[in-house]
Amino acid sequence: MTFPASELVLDKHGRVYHLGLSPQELASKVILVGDQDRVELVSAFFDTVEHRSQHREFVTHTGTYKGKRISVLSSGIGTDNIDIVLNELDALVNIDLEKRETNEQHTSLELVRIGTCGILQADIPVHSYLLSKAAFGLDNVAHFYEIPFSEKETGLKNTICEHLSLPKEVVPYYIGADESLFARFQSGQTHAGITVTSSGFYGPQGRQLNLKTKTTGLNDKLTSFRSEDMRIINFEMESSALFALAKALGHKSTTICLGIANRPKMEFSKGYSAEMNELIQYVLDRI
Ligand SMILES: O=P(O)(O)O[C@H]1O[C@H](CO)[C@@H](O)[C@H]1O
Ligand SMILES: O=c1cc[nH]c(=O)[nH]1
Repeated sequence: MTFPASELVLDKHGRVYHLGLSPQELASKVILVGDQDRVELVSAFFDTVEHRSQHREFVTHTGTYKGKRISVLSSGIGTDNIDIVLNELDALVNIDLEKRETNEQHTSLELVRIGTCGILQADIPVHSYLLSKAAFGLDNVAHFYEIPFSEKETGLKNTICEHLSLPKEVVPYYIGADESLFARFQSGQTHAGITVTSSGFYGPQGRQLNLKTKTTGLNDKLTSFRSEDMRIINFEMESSALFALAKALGHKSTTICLGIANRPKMEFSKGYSAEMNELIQYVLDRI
C-alpha cells in the first residue's frame, strides 16, 4: 500500500511532520520524556551527541552513552501527543518515506519513558522510582486502534472497573508494559505496580480547585485496589497510550517515573533536579 500525502504527512525536507526527524537521526533505543527541558538533562550524560533538533514541543537529541546509541525525545504532556510520537517513530523505522510504503523488514524500538508522577500509596515516599508493570488508561487513544489486549489484560481491566465507580462516560483500558524491558529496570530501588494514566492533571487526578469534580473518592479507591500481588501505585499522563500503541506496532515499552507528589499524604516535592539526574543515570546504565 502507498500512503497518500494526507495520511503519511512529511515536511518539505521529507521529515515526519511533527517530530521533524529523518530516519538516520533516530536510534533504536529511545528515551521519552514529557518535559522538553529534560532532553538536555539526559543528553548531558552522553559521550557524543550527533543530532539535536526541535519542532514544536518535540525536542530530539541522539548520541551515544557507553557505546550504546540512544535517542532522547520529548513528547510534551498527554496521550494525544503519544499518538503522534508513536505513529511517527514507527514511520521512521518501518515505512520507506520516499516510496511511502511499509518496509518488508520490521524494526522494533525499545521505548523507555522517564517521567514524573503522583504517588497513590502512602508508604512510597516522594522522590521514589515508580516502575510501571501495566497502565490503566483513563484516556481514549487506544480505543481508536486494534490493540491485541490479552485475556489477562481484559480481566484485570474489568476487576479494577468493578472496584471503582467511574462516570459511565469513562471507558478505561488496561495494558501491560513489555515484560523484558520492565524486568531490566526493576531492582530494590524501584516500586513496581499499575500506573493510572489520566486524561488531565486536575479533575481526572482528583484535584479540585474552583471547578467541582464528579469523582469524589476516586483516589481512595485507586489506592485500596489489590489483585494478587498487584496494586495501583501512581498517576501520570502518557503510559497507557505508549504501551498500547507500542504493543500493537511491535515495539517494546515501559515507564519509570520519579514520584514528585504523594497524594494520600498531600505532599509535593520542593525540588527534584538532583533526584531526576540520578534517575536518568539509573536508566542509562540499564538501557
Ligand atoms: O514529567 P512528565 O514526563 O511530563 O510526566 C508527568 O508530568 C506531566 C504533568 O505535570 C504529565 O506529562 C505527566 O505524565
Ligand atoms: O501529581 C502528578 C505529578 C506529576 N505528574 C502527574 O501527572 N501527576
